[in-house]
Amino acid sequence: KKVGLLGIPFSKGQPRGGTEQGPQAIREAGIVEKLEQLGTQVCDHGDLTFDYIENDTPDGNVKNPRTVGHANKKISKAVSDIIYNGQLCLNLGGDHSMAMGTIHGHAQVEPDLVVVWVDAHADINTPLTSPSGNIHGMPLSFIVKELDGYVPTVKGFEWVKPCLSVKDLVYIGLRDVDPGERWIIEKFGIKAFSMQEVDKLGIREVMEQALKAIDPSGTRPIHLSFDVDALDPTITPSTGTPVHGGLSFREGQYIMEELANTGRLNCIDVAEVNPSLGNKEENTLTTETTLEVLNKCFGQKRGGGFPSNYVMP
Ligand SMILES: N/C(=N\O)NCCC[NH3+]
Ligand SMILES: [Mn+2]
Ligand SMILES: [Mn+2]
Repeated sequence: KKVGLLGIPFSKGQPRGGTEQGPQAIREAGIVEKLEQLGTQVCDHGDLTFDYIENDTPDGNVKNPRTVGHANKKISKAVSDIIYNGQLCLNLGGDHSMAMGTIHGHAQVEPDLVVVWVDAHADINTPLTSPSGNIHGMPLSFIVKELDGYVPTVKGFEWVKPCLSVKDLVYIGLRDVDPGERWIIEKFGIKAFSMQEVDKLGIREVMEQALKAIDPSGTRPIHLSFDVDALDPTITPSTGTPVHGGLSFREGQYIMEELANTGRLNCIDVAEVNPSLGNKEENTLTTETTLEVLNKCFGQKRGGGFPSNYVMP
């Protein structure tokens, strides 16, 4: 399958500038060359451009509502077009508010999709439970059908159609969950493998149970939303909300290898890379780790491999 690469240089879902430089940092780390080396054809759709709405005052406590709402409407359309054209959509962010648009867009073409959310955070606060009002901590609450009655209308989000059921969502890597989010996870029985479960069960068992929980038939399209802060901050330091005790480099690679093995990965978000945080060395470490984990989604094997036309000398 061809990969459709989409840059989403966006940062208004959170207060720290810099995630708008994420796409460029991941490109400069060689994502296109790496994918082509793996025999994957890449169609680079370039970076989206966003309008910054004038005096975008908060709606309730929700910050930059119109700017984030408009951006995600544009993201949704762009992702729909890429998926519609049969490409595997690889979205380079940008803060995690982008996932409202990427999942919404993917679901317009593949309504039967399931979501694997790899993150230290649940990102399912509603505008009323969010302690910060930063939309990158709320994207899922706007698109989950069962939360429709808990999410007030927010300026700029009138276009959003809830398109995901709680039973089609699974979390891996949680370790910083707000009270409102925990209430939602328990009330709706959302499958969640926090770092406690990762330690208790081991990543192999977590992946087996996670995929079985959301897609027992093994037939549904998968949307991976990967927040790089799911990984331990010692290996991805340049990110806005680092939390100690994250996934190891090996666990991160294993998650992607298992998702690749399904053959049903249709859309991938890479969120919260912030090159403006940390020094040059930390920047390089963050993007190189991200690439090494990500390339396992596209068939890179830790056991090695050779091109189909390889001739033994
Ligand atoms: N990285 C973040 N989400 O994944 N930050 C916001 C979440 C705070 N509850
Ligand atoms: Mn996130
Ligand atoms: Mn996070």
